[in-house]
Amino acid sequence: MSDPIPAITLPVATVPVSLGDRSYDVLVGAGLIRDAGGPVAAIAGRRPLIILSDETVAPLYLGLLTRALESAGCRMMDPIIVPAGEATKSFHHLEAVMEILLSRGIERGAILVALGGGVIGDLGGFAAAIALRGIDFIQIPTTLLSQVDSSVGGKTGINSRQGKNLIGAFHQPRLVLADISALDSLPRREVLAGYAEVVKYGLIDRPDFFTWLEENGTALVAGDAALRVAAVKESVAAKAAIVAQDEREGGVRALLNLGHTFGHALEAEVGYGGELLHGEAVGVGMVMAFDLSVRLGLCPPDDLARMRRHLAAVGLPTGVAHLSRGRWTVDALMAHMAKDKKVKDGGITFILARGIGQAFTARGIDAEPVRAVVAAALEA
Ligand SMILES: NC(=O)c1ccc[n+]([C@@H]2O[C@H](COP(=O)([O-])OP(=O)(O)OC[C@H]3O[C@@H](n4cnc5c(N)ncnc54)[C@H](O)[C@@H]3O)[C@@H](O)[C@H]2O)c1
Ligand SMILES: O=C(O)C(=O)C[C@@H](O)[C@H](O)[C@H](O)COP(=O)(O)O
Ligand SMILES: [Zn+2]
Repeated sequence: MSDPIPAITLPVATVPVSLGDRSYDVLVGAGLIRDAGGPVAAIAGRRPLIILSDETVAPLYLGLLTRALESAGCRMMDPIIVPAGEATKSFHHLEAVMEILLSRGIERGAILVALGGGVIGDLGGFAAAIALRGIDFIQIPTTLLSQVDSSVGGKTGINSRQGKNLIGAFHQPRLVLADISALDSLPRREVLAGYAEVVKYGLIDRPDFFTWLEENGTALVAGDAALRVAAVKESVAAKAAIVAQDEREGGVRALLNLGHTFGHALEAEVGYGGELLHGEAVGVGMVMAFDLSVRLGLCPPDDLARMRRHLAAVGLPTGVAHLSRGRWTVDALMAHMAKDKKVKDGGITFILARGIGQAFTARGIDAEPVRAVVAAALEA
């Protein structure tokens, strides 16, 4: 079978994540899985590598990556392959991965290589965080979402019946290789879901980037490689700048949760079976956060209209009426939001906006406008 990596030549960008002795580089470019040997071997040397991947990604890229690493002299253990999809971020699959790692007698020098989307990065990163109380891991993200967001910053974890990502650890990777060539095999719906997290950076604090996305988003989603490199690079730089200030979300990092207080509640309500992808939920959640900001008199209605227009223009949902079909209640979604990790002294923390590129954190918001926003999203 021929390799699915086309021969495009684009410069590789390096974005540093500056965290003292936990600093690492994110390399962004085309063909980085094929060329992974050098950068991975520079970290691993002769330490054993175990690739974790899923049943969709492994047939596409596991052979290519394994050959690249073996050619560079890396010591490869047998890979671990788990089912694809959000439901794999569970205790059940974490246990399975841990038992395989331990049954193989791994030592603390072993390095886990997460090859896949955010599910594999979050699950693999968490397994690495707790195996023998912590082994190194490397992220090789293969979805747009994981390249622009989940592979960077060290949030790892699994879901609980009580909600998204409620069990986890901060554990930074040693290296991230974002190969935009891998996005060529990604279904359009998954590209769009990742694009929502790209838009997030513009909405948080990069208004010029948002304007750039308005001009280039459609071509980027359609597959333009140079635009994808530019957007991944800018997104990673935006995230790295925030994470470097606040690794463990004591303050400014909460801005990266724009759209997530609402979005995670929607995901928990619909379940983790793929009806609503994380990025789709975040897109709807960002509309809800801007809607709330407008209702509170904090944000010009034109900015809400503009961001909603852009999400819709690329093809993202901006409400959940098509999923809810009258089944979901405002009370149920409010109950999910009450379990958000940003709850403090029983009060929900919201990420609101004074406009595009002007997000901020707010507490003590009355329930009534929040309920009105949720009710509106269930009808939109
Ligand atoms: N840790 C963080 O900071 C962070 C940030 C954002 C999101 N997340 C988490 O990330 C998860 C979502 O990640 P995701 O959107 O990457 O989902 P995912 O990992 O489920 O990948 C989406 C689908 O695409 C398939 N796939 C992956 N790469 C492919 C490729 N190159 N070609 C074809 N198919 C491919 C996967 O098998 C899967 O079916 C959520 O659990 C979310 O909570 C974490
Ligand atoms: O890195 C962060 O910080 C983020 O909030 C990025 C989010 O896109 C991501 O979905 C994250 O997993 C959400 O974090 P959580 O703490 O709300 O689970
Ligand atoms: Zn997210």
